[in-house]
Amino acid sequence: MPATPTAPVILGDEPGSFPHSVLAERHPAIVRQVRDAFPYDPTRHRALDALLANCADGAVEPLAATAHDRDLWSAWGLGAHTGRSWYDIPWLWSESYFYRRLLDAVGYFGPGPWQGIDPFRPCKLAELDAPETGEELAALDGLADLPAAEQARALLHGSLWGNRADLGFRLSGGGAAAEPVPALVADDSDALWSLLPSDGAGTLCLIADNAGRELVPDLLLVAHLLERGRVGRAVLHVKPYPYYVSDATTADVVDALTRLVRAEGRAAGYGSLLWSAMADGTLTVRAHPFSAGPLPYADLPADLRAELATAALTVVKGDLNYRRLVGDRRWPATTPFADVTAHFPSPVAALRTLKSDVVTGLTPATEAALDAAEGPRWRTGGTHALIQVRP
Ligand SMILES: O=P(O)(O)OC[C@H]1O[C@](O)(CO)[C@@H](O)[C@@H]1O
Repeated sequence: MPATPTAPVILGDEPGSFPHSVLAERHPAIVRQVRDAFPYDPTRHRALDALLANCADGAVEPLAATAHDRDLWSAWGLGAHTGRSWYDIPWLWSESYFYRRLLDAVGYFGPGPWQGIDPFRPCKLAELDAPETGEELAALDGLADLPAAEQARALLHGSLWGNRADLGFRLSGGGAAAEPVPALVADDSDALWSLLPSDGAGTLCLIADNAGRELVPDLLLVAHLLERGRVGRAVLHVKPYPYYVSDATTADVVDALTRLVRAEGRAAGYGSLLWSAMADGTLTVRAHPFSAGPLPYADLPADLRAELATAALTVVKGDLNYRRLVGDRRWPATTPFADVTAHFPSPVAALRTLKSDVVTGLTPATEAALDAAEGPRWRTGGTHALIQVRP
C-alpha cells in the first residue's frame, strides 16, 4: 500500500451505474419538483426548462459574468469543465455544479423577488412537522433513566441513522428497504468517545449534512455532549446556500432549534440549552463557501483547514461528506480509512449511511458477506451505515 493511496475518480459516464442514474434521472426529477413547488414567474420557468434540457444531455455552461462567485468556481475548475458533458467530468463536480445552476434558475442569488428563497424549504419544513419527528423527540424522555454511556450511544445512533432521512434520496423512490444485516458495516464508536478529552474542554466540529430529521438528532447529540461536559465548545458547519436538496443551511438550523424549543420534555430542554449556547458562543454555526464546493476535503482551503485543526474531533456526517472526506474514487472497499483520511487536519469520525458506491475501511469478510447477501445493492440502498474513526 503506497503512503498516499489512489484510485480512479468516479465519473457519471457509465450507463446503468448509480452516478449515471443520478445525472440522467434524479437531476431532471429535482428540477421538475422544484418547478412545481413554487408559483414561479415565466422567467424562472424558462430558466428551469433550460436547465432541464441542459442537465441530462447537454454540456456544462459557464456562470454569468456577473455571478458573485464566478472567481470561486473558476478556482474550483469551472474553466476546465465548461463545454464538457456533465457525464465526463468528476461526478462530485457535476452534482455540486448542478445545484449551483439550479439556484441560478430559481433566482436564489438575485437580484429579484426570489432572492434567498430556498427551493427545498417546503420539503424541509414538512420533515420537521412530520409526526415521526414528534415521536423521535418524545422518545428522548425515555432515555433519561439509562446509564450515561447508553444515552450517549443512543444519541450517536440517532444522529447516524438520521442520515437515512435524506430528501434527495427519497425523491428517487429508493427508500430504505428491510432492516439490513449487519446494519453497521464498521463501528469505531469506542474510538470516537475516546477522542473527547477527559477535561471536557475540547472543541467538537460537526460537519452537518441534511436538515430536518437528520439535523435534529445531530443537534441533540451536540446538546447532550455540551450538557454532560464531554465537550467545551461545538462548531456546526452548514452549507452557505441550499444544496443537494436537503442539506442544512443556517436557516434550517434556526428552524430545527425552533422546533426543539417548542417541543415538550427533554427535547425542549436541549433546545433551550442550544439556544443559549449560540448566544454565548459555546455553539457556533459556520457556513464556509467550501462547504458547498465541488472538491474533496483533501483540497480544504487554508482558513478552513486551520479552523478544523483546532478541533479535538470533527464528526463528518452523511454520504456526500464521506465522499468528500475519503475522495470520490473507486476505492477497493478494504482500503484503510486512516490512509485516505490522513490529509484531514483533526481527528475525524465519519457517520454515514451508505448511499453511493464509495466505501473504505471494510474487512474482507464484511465486504464478502454483503456482496453475497445483496450483490452491489448494499452500497447505495441506505440500509447500511458506518462509524469510522481516524484518531
Ligand atoms: O445526504 P447525503 O447522505 O449526503 O446523501 C446524498 C447523496 O445523494 C447522492 O449524491 C446522489 O445524489 C448520493 O450519492 C449522495 O452522496
